Amino acid sequence: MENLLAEMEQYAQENHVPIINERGRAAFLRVLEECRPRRVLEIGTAIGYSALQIAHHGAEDVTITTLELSTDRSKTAQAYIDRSIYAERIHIHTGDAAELLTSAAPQAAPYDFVFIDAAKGQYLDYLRKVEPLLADEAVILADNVLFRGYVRSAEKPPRRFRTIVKRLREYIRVVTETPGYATEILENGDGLAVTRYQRLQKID
Ligand SMILES: C[S@@+](CC[C@H](N)C(=O)[O-])C[C@H]1O[C@@H](n2cnc3c(N)ncnc32)[C@H](O)[C@@H]1O
Repeated sequence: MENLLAEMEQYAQENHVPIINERGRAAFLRVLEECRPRRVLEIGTAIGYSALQIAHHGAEDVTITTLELSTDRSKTAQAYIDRSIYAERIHIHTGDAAELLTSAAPQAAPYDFVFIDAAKGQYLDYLRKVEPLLADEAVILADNVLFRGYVRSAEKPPRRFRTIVKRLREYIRVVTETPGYATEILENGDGLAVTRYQRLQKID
């Protein structure tokens, strides 16, 4: 497994595939080991690196549903995953996550762990679609929430990043202020939001 992961890290570097970066990785693995998830939803497979890390550090019977827009990347991911012992446990769906979250993803719900790592401007939309698919208690990780430092900086971001930065700030606000959500932002790497979710009981 370690050799396969190392090979994938090298592939990602050579082919400019943005897998969870080295500085964020330790925090990511720490959270995984703490939670040991069983039913996982990942948004943004890339080449399958984080899916394999989740499988490796999750519960013994972990299953992972992972969504990827790019056909090429999802083929590469499938080829790597097929070389691992987790091939039966990881299911890739290819297409736009915004659509797959209401078509393919509900089939394996409820999820006790969600890793959001796709289009940075869509995190809040993903969260709204993910919420009905969550177990009563779940952990939601969102990568890159500090986006190159712009999200917490008082300085105006370059024009091309303004919408992303505004939307990431909104994502952080929602997961921080909504009842039932408790969030810690880890500053490792590009910023990892760790949200602990607890479904609120309805009062009749
Ligand atoms: C940062 S990479 C994921 C890295 C992966 N989670 C890892 O750490 O190994 C983001 C991925 O999200 C995919 N993506 C972007 N927009 C998407 C969308 N609308 N639906 C599904 N996947 C999308 C990209 O093609 C890219 O492969």
